[in-house]
Amino acid sequence: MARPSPSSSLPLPCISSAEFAGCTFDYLIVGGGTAGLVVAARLSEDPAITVGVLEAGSVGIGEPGIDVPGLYGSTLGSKYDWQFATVPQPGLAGRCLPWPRGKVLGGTSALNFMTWNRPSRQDFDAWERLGNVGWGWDGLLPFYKKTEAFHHPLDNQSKHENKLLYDPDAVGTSGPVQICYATEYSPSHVFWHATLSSLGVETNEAHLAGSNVGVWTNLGSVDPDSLVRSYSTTAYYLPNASRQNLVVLTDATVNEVVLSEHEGQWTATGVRFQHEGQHHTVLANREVILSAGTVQSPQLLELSGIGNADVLSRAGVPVKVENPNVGEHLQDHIMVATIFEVDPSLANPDDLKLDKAAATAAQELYNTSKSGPLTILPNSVCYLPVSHVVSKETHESLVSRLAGLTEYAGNEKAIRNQRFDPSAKLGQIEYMFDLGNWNPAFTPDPSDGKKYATCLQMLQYPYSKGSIHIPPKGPDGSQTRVSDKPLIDPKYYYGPHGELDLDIMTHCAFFADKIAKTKPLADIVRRRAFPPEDVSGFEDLRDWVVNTTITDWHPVGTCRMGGSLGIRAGVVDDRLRVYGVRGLRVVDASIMPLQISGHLQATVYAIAEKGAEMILEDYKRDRGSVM
Ligand SMILES: Cc1cc2nc3c(=O)[nH]c(=O)nc-3n(C[C@H](O)[C@H](O)[C@H](O)COP(=O)(O)OP(=O)(O)OC[C@H]3O[C@@H](n4cnc5c(N)ncnc54)[C@H](O)[C@@H]3O)c2cc1C
Repeated sequence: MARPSPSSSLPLPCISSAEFAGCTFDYLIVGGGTAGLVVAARLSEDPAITVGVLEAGSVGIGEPGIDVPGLYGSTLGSKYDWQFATVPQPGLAGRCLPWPRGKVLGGTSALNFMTWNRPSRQDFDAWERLGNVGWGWDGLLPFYKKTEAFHHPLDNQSKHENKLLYDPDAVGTSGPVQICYATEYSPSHVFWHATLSSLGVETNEAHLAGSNVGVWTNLGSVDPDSLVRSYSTTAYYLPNASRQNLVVLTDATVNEVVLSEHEGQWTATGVRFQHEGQHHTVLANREVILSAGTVQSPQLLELSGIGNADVLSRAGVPVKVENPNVGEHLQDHIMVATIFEVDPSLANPDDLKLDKAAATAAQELYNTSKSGPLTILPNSVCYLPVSHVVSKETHESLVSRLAGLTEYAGNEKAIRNQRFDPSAKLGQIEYMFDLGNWNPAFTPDPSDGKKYATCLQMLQYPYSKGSIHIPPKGPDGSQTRVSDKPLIDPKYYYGPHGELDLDIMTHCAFFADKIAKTKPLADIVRRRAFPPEDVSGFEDLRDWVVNTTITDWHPVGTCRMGGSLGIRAGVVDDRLRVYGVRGLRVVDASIMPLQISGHLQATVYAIAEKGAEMILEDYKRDRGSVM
């Protein structure tokens, strides 16, 4: 494939959309996000393989809101965010939640909060028990290691004070994503381990090695030398941007996958896309790979005629491959943020939002010495079984309600029940503590001099499941298009499964209070500010949880692997091939069959590394059989 030479000033090659469409690639990747750029980089390691990537967003290289760790969150709602929202959620008193997703080269890895962690062994062994061969912990561990370059902390004093502990055998040291312990910590972190220890929670010295249960200090996807975010663009794309066989086109939105039919068999042969108002079709010799994420991979399948026949016919899309699982099985992490008033003398990240001079000084410090508040991420974490957090009677009553839920198919019910067994020792709930107010529903008076801290609480294995589907066609009768935002309905706290989630979250909120009121953390906490102290009974707290729960931005499952039930339970097989279509895979967060306990990005990178390896295995096998 002849390719125009890269421009000297831009990290992306100057290729026009017409030139891109004029190429026939071996592999076409839709979405240059977290997973998409991993697959692109790995496939193009072989110079004989040509790879094209279409990304709807622009390039954000050098953007401070992306690069500077302490500015996490500042790009939400910006041009780098798709700015999705859920449909009204009856379980949340009718509220619609904002659902940010990265619309930029690097996708959501450019927007996320850089937390880098892994779930427990049992989470992946559950995927394998569902019949997804090779997706157990032992199958994924090599890919976690392959993706990361872990940097050992050098400062012995910080290692000791901040408990920078890890199992050296569990981490990767030569992968593309740079991960490290922070050099500076929030003033509250020094109290974290001792406080949890007072509550009977042990420090987990090997939290990346197969169990995340316990208290530990978190890592970040940050380059320790430059102290800038390490994400899929800088880790996987930029080092390989000069490859002649890898072409990325940004600001290019894919409308649908082109499918052709021969004797009843559908094959993906390319995609239709738009760029600067021009419409094009580009062909793929071997495969189209959807890496558009949990919201948009199912959207593109549906727009291409793969999905639930009722959804497609309401949207005016002709049905090609019927599969009612497309867009279903949506599982998200939800979170509540309890706010405490704290000692105002402590350096607080809210200072940078309220005080322009403080923000300028912090920026100056970061620019000149890569130090100060803009290097700090929230790193005080703890994962616990619900049995550690609630009374024995409450636990028993939750377990008996769980036993009454019948919706799950195959092994899924047994797996979900076992997660609640105290002997399973799983991180069903995550707590995170940091200074600053994280609750969008809490709006204190900025002039009263009071300062706040947040105890976040995140449900790791939600029982409720929702869906993401394309909307029906418009009033003018025209077919639904890619620009029509998908209907995101996570069904938070809805129905018997959702109500169980709500009660778990409410019971667990009492423990957030306990954490903040236990010494030594209690020494910096003055009172609970939100919910106010007089919200003390279960029913009142439950109402507060309904009215303040937000997403933790971790949706999965909408193109999940079907395991031993195949198309009856999922969208892709365990080699990530879309059921019923040749030459089409999905590689991103949407393929996870069951939600995991942990933040998602490290796992998405590992999935993409594993997906790329499988694609290359198939490529080599086919070439071998031809030769
Ligand atoms: C605010 C926020 C904070 C988070 N914080 C953390 C954290 O601290 N730690 C952690 O582990 N995880 C975190 N996550 C989650 C994690 O970042 C995501 O789960 C992960 O990045 C998803 O990767 P993906 O490859 O599935 O999708 P994405 O990275 O979103 O990639 C999808 C790509 O496809 C592109 N695309 C979509 N549709 C089209 C189309 N039609 N045509 C062309 N391109 C298209 C998108 O623009 C995007 O670039 C956070 C998420 C959010 C939103």
